[in-house]
Amino acid sequence: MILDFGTARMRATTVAIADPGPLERFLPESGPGSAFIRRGDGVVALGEVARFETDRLDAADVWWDEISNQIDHDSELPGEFGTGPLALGSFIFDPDRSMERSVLTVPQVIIGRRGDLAWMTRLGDARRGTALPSPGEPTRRPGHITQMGGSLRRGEWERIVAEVVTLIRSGEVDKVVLARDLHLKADGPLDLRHIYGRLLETYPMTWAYLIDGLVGATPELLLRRQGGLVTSRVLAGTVWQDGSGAVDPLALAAELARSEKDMSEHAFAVRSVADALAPYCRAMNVPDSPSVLRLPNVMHLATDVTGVVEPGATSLALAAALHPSAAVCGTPTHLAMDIIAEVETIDRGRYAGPVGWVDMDGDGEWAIALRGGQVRPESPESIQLFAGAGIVADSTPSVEVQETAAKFVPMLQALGVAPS
Ligand SMILES: C=C(O[C@@H]1C=C(C(=O)O)C=C[C@H]1O)C(=O)O
Repeated sequence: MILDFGTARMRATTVAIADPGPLERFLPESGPGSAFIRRGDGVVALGEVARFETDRLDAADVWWDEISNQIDHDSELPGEFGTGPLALGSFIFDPDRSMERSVLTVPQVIIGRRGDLAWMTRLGDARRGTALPSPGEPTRRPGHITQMGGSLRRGEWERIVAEVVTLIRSGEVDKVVLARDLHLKADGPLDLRHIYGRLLETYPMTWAYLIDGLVGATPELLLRRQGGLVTSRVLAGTVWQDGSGAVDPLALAAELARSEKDMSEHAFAVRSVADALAPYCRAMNVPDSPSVLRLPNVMHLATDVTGVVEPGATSLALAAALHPSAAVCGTPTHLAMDIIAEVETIDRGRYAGPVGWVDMDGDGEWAIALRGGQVRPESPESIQLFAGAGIVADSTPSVEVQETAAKFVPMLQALGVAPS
């Protein structure tokens, strides 16, 4: 479905503003509001002037190109990365099999910050002037929350992991990322702004996203296109503290860097990103060995792949080329996707799909929607959390369950629930 402006052109105005304070405080309790923030920088988006419901990133790219050509933009900050009219989106992991829908929305008001620069963009209705919108109502912490368990019991999920390990050992496939879910129910509607605020506090180094009921804090950047440069932060290979927190973090990082299993899992992910980006890049830098990214709940092997991108490839086109990477799907891609659809038994919806924004120049940031959960309008008191782990030949099912448990921690903490 396309809702557009018809034949009328749309006006947009961008003004520099004084420090607006924490961006998330502008999120309304009800009505359209989305956010994409890291270390206090990013955007919060209010209202909606257009929405495109497609599951295809390449169709979204064409639609945004048409829509952005209908916008006359007056800006005090021309050429500044991320300023001006944007489309914010969140895309389905596997559009061929999901019952859920992707979303791409053009907000009416955007408040943004990058370093010392802060701005507001307003679309349409120039009479509203340059006054900032009022902050949203105070957030509500959830009342009592009941953990309803996952769609599969842990033992059942372990059996699926074991089956996939057998397939991998037989040489049919190299790597498959398997996910499981957890359902939680509060005694009243959840205030996603509260969950979002907690994630921003505890996981400032991640990209925290909130869009159409999907909320989370992901450490993985599918890509940033800024001017002629593209960067992708590839993560794969994970260690975590056991409950006691007794292991020295440096020893844990060293264990990860020495682990052949994690290194091979990581190599598949880096290769898939480098191969997908290569046709769009004039020059690329793919580091030979990963670094270790430390988060409060887990550590990952991380590689930042960078490239000089050919003109014309927008951030949405690049996201279309990169998704699904081996970090969230597997290798070879199509085979891994089929195996996931066959054995996983949950609908991932927008979990593990691209989430982010694109501007009128095609620049943008698209993260991978991990470490998050989905609230649906028909049951605003329920949330479904997702977490996955890369399975390779020497994976151990019980250890993969622990890895997914460690990945649920940020959302459980944000909900005020003790991890089980
Ligand atoms: C699939 C997830 O994470 C991905 C899988 C990882 C792994 O298997 O080591 C690490 C980071 C992510 O690329 C998730 O968080 O749900």
